[in-house]
Amino acid sequence: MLLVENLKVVYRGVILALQGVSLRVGEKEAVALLGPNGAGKSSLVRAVAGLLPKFEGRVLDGHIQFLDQDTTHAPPERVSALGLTAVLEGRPLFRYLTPVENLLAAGHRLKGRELKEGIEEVFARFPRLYERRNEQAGYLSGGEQQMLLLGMALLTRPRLLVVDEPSLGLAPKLVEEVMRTLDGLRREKGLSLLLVEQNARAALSLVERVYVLEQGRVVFEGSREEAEKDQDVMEFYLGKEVVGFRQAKRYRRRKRWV
Ligand SMILES: Nc1ncnc2c1ncn2[C@@H]1O[C@H](COP(=O)(O)OP(=O)(O)OP(=O)(O)O)[C@@H](O)[C@H]1O
Repeated sequence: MLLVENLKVVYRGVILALQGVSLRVGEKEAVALLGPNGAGKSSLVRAVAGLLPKFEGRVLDGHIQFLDQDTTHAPPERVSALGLTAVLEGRPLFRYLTPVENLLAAGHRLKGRELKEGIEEVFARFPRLYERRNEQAGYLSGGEQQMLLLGMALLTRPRLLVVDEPSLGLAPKLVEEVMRTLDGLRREKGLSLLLVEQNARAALSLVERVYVLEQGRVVFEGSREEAEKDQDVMEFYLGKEVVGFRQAKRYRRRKRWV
């Protein structure tokens, strides 16, 4: 469904954020992209969603294919019309508008009746949003804003949902709720999911395959089970073993992933 090959991304012509990344997401598959701050996760999201130019970035080399179409340099409207919806990091919604208005904006491609039913479905799925439907979205809690963003994404009728760090800044209980919601959505709707996360534990609870990105390169690729068995992934991303900072730095120097 989504195929990324040897992707190189550069910002302002000089900052190389991705240095030859390849990954794929299959039909109805859920895949996690993990990695620390600055690894290039958001750059990959922007690239597949056609949003790099908005961040002064561009694809320097490599290919992106979505549903057998070359979308390497496609504008966001075309990618979105094909069925790839990205929920960006930082909860980008219209803060001064209400949830209803945000949903109306997100569903602008739907016809009257379809839009009405779509919004009703979102409210049925997220009753808390319905209760707060006429308040300013900026005043919703982080978890409610995340639910609103997922509701907005649903109204674009996606086939692949790319979600960038939905757990960021949320309390553990809410993280669990967001992950459960994502899992439910993708199963019910038969969606594919690319879940970008720093919170590896949360992400691993709902995916079949895992990529780990570090400094713009894929340093691990495998099934969830393989990720759980991999000592490096477990230590650095799941914190299974308590590794002190000094120890971790020494270990990092010793062990360099390609
Ligand atoms: N708009 C931009 N202009 C210049 N450099 C950028 C821009 N966006 C990202 N970068 C740089 O590209 C590299 C990768 O950043 P990116 O945001 O993709 O990483 P990330 O893994 O998503 O990190 P985080 O988890 O902190 O969001 C970093 O060195 C970052 O400073």
